[in-house]
Amino acid sequence: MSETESPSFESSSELVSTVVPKVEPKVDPILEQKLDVLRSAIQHKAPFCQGVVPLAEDDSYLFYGKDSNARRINIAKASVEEVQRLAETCDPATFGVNQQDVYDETYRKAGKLDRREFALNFSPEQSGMLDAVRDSLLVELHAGSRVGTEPIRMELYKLNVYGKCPQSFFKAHVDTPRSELMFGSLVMVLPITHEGGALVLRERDKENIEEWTFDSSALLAQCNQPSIAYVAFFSDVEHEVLPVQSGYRVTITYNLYHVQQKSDAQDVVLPSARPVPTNEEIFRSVLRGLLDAPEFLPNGGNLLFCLHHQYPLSNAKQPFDKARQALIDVTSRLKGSDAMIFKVLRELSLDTAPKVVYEDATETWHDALYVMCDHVVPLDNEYLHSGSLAQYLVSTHKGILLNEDPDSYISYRDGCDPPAAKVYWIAPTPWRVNSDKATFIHYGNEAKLAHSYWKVSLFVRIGPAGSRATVASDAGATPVQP
Ligand SMILES: O=C(O)CCC(=O)C(=O)O
Ligand SMILES: [Fe+2]
Repeated sequence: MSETESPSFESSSELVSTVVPKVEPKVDPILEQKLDVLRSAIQHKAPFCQGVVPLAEDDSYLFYGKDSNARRINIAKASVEEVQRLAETCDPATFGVNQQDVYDETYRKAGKLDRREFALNFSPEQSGMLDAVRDSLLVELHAGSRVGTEPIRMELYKLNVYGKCPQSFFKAHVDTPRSELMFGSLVMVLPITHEGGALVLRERDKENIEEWTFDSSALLAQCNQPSIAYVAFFSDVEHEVLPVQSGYRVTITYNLYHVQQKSDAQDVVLPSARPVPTNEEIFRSVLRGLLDAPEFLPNGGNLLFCLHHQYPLSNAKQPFDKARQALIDVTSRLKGSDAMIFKVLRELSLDTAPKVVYEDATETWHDALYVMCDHVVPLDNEYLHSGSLAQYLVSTHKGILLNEDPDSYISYRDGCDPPAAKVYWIAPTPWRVNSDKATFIHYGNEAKLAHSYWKVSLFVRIGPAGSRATVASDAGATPVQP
């Protein structure tokens, strides 16, 4: 999200009394070099897929209307007047900001119909589009065959019309997660002539921005028969619709969900269809090489993999064990390279547990603190009563202080001995951690925030040289305490 707002936050200034000397973590350059090799052995796939599907004559009828007099358009041959009438039937599209649906023409200008107001004959399931999306976004190649992930389902969301007059667009946002199972969005662009209106997807970290473009007007112009252009993407990825320059860009959008199922179908190996490149072999061999080397963490240690994607989790206050289970369940829905890392860690019998890491950068007299929890803690400012976020997480949510000398901070304040762990980060830090400033407020396509995207990490325990395994093979992800 490029224009994320921050909630106001007041630091607890009455506690600023003494400057506590910061203990510089000792950096071992040789170990860092080895960890860099492991870091660069993780390759991320683009977070989207796109394509074009020809439209059969019988599938090309769009019905729409707000009363019993629905209209019918053959979208393969629609006249400008017909599309204009469709545009005029639409309501202005709103979007969500700070938990409210707002209409703001500087942020989003488009028309919309809700799903009870339209129907298209074309079926993404029957055309094979949904399978193609699933294979591209969720299936990882493993030793020449596909490893099937859970099935997915789609839910019809909206029809949108982006026109030239007035010029339509939708600025950078992420799609509001509607449940913990939602992972993506599917946009179908109907075969109606338009220019502009490309969808730009963006991933950013502290230093870099990576960008991809889905240009529906160019894709449709190349087709020699009426077709639907589609794009599907992980909905936590920032995206934006550029202004339409001419014609009408008419879209139908769907939300994509995992289907929860408890069966052995999860790891079924399906016949190879379309190889999806992944660097699983490289990652496995680099990690194995490190584990085999006696000089790598000779006494064992902890790695913390900050995952690349974000995952929707409930904002509701719930008992610890339920919140913990919700986080553990995320490991069966990991996307792309995140799924690959988890799989390899388990194969190598390394005790691996999902965690959420919080950054507390609110103290002006101390560097940012990182606290690791084994469940999501909704940050609703309750923690302000505890003095600081870090203190709240440690004292109320069994948080573990990362890479800090316990003598230097919380114990100094509380006279207690906070649980602490040393970890080696396998990711750029600190942008893939959660903070009170970034987590909740965002521009989404809908206001409801029963769920938010959370940055999840994998805490991995490595045994000493010669006996690296920290869990019996196949025991899977068990919660660990450092
Ligand atoms: O039309 C598109 O390509 C994307 C639309 C979108 O981002 C949304 O409706 O949330
Ligand atoms: Fe969107």
